Amino acid sequence: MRKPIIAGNWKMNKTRDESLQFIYAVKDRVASADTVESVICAPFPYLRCLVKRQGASLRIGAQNMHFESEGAYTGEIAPQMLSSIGVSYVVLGHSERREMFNETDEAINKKVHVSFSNGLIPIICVGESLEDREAGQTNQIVEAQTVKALEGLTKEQAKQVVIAYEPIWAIGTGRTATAEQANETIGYIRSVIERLFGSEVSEAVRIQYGGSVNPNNIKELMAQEHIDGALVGGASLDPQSFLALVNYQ
Ligand SMILES: O=C[C@H](O)COP(=O)(O)O
Repeated sequence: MRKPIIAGNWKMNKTRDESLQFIYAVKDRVASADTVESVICAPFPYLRCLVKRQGASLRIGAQNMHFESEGAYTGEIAPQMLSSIGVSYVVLGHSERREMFNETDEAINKKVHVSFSNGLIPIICVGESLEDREAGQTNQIVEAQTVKALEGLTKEQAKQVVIAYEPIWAIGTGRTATAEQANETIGYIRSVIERLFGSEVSEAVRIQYGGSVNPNNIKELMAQEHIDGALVGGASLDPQSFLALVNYQ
């Protein structure tokens, strides 16, 4: 039985005061960590103050990092900087980073490896564009992204990875993939992982859906066989909405 993981991705939103108001509003009201993992992926400047106030059942994630441990990379954040302040998760390969910051599959794979050497759990995003979907290329795109992201991992590492299937056309558009569409593609990603690492890993790995998830559609999505959680942008910004998502059961 895979434990659901619901993660909010704040993207480039909120002031420090707003992030503190949020954490005080939710930290003691999120679902028990025994039943659901609740995660907030916040902008870098707020990570430490959120970790200090995360409480028993909430965990904090970053939205990106560099793959090198240190060096002359002006403006970048190293993996051990995140682990040294108590961050638990890191979102890697979000489509916004792939599109706007030229993030490649190779760089994402390096980041996945250094996540593990630094005690961070990667949330790896994959997903197709509308053009890809209309051309019938969805499976090929998510397969190529998944294969490259997981290249070189041990079975033990692969089991711990979280994958977020986010069709680009459903992000921030209000146009959610239907629960069946999401389940079908996530089932396909699981079959790719089975081919790569065997059924013990594919049955253990958690795969989220992301793209216009909100308190009204979370239940239907989570009822699908292969959907183990959600990566939520817009609807994770409001404390009440985030609480409704993590307490969907
Ligand atoms: O990382 C989250 C996704 O990009 C989904 O964003 P959204 O929930 O605002 O559509």
